[in-house]
Amino acid sequence: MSDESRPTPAQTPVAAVIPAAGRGVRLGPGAPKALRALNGTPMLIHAIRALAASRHVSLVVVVAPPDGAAEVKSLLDAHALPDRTDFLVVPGGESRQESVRLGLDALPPQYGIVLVHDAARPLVPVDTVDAVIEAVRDGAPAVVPVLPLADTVKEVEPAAVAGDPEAVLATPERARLRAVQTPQGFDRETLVRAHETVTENVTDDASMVEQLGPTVVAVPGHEEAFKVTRPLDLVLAEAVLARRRLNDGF
Ligand SMILES: Nc1ccn([C@@H]2O[C@H](COP(=O)(O)OP(=O)(O)OP(=O)(O)O)[C@@H](O)[C@H]2O)c(=O)n1
Ligand SMILES: C[C@](O)(CO)[C@H](O)COP(=O)(O)O
Repeated sequence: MSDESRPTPAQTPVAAVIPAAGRGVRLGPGAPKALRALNGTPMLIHAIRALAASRHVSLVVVVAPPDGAAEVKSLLDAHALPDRTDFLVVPGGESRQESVRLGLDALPPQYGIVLVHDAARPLVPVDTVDAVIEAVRDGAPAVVPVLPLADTVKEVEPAAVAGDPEAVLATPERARLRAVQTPQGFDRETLVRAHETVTENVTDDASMVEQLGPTVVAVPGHEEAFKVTRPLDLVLAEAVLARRRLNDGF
């Protein structure tokens, strides 16, 4: 592409990839986590609406459970979603990393900025989504929303058997630690290169970029962008939705 025809950062189209192919083992038995209901609506639909609430996001690629793409397509058809957003559904893989890569493979060429957002973080506020996009548009190759930690953290020698006592090795300085959330935002070329280069299994995309070298930028995250991981998180998510409904006055 010549420099004249290349879009400026403010014009670069933004796509979101939503990995939703996990089982949700820590949540307990049942349907794949992303398809479980929060106040009657699948978690995945909440997550899609949260990303599509940003006027900058024009495509959402949903990475469905490997044998669940048809079910996810039906869900999308059955729920109201913004008209200005396009949707694609692709089957996912064995790990989160593989699922994200399969989502990236499906992206049309014009999308120069990519957000990766866990379906398991269904309640992220639109201001957090937009803050991540803005930081990428300002030139950061990779951006993560983060929160300071509420607890003091200990480094331990992991026990051979879960639940056994463990020796404490160190207490990292809490002021320098952050808990990382999604959506994580990327210059597309940087993210694709990270997925092509890093072969070890990691839990988030930004850590792959860290391994390549470019500086990852952290912006303030939000308490409501928490990940639904364990059963108590479902209770919290439904309480947040109930409070939002009260605040919205219906
Ligand atoms: N093979 C996988 C594994 C995870 N994910 C997605 O990655 C996000 C974050 O993963 P996590 O919360 O750890 O979900 P699960 O892997 O489903 O949870 P668990 O480890 O409890 O099974 C979720 O939206 C999940 O659907 C995915 O798309 N493909
Ligand atoms: C990407 C992520 O949401 C960052 O917090 C998270 O690492 C993915 O899930 P996991 O629970 O760590 O497997």
